[in-house]
Amino acid sequence: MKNYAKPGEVLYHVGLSVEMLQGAKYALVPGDPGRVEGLAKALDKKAVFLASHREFTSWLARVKGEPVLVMSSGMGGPNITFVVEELGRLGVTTFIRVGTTGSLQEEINLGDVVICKACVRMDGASRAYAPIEYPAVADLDVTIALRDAARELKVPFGMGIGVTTDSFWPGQERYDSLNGYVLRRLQGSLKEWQALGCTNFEMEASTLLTLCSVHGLRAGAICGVVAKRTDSESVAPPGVYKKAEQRFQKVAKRALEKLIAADKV
Ligand SMILES: O=P(O)(O)O[C@H]1O[C@H](CO)[C@@H](O)[C@H]1O
Ligand SMILES: O=c1cc[nH]c(=O)[nH]1
Repeated sequence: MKNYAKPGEVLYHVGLSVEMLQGAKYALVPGDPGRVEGLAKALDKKAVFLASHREFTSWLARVKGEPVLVMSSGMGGPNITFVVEELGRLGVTTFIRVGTTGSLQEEINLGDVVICKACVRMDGASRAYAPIEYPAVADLDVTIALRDAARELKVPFGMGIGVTTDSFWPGQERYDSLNGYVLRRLQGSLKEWQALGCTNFEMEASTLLTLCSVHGLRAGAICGVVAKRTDSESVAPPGVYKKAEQRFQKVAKRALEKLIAADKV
């Protein structure tokens, strides 16, 4: 028996109630609160602001008449556990992470998007929910909807196994940190993930995918490439993000339309 929120109950961290969600079962979850409004309005010009608590900024949009919540997760695994726990209690059943990422393979370029069909669990938060042997795997229907949307829209995309880390610097083998040091056990890790065919580094997807599987919810992830790790450690200038953002916004919207249409059958 799931611990759903009671009528009128405003959940402590996200500051939302069942009534405010108007029955929304789908949520788009970017990391950055500053990206929520633009994403919501790209789905629906009439999207409305709902709440802003801590790192969780929420807007409600409509896609094909269906309410869709757009809410930021903040950065990192611990933050996104609040999203799944509290939105799950409010009745959300499908989560799509939309964010930024660093690509690991030569053929995935700046401004492209990457769809994660699974992730390596280098995060810590998901270990509170499932042993490390348990896979962080995306929902098949959500992933196929994202892939088909990218194909239809002719958006260049990579698809594969992402690597989710708790640290942007040593966890992703970056040396441009405060002390420039990467622990010995992480030195060479970038090359190893590349050799294993992994597609990208980011910081929330494995936690989202693991928790959603554990709770019987659906999840997927699509990210725009803002760093190309075969070339450089650096994050590209803002123009690259803008291109990637336009792409992941339209792919996410088309994927939602597909899921909503399929769920109505
Ligand atoms: O753009 P967002 O969604 O925040 O995602 C990525 O960007 C942040 C690091 O710059 C991390 O949260 C990482 O996962
Ligand atoms: O390289 C990158 C770029 C964005 N987000 C990450 O976590 N890593």
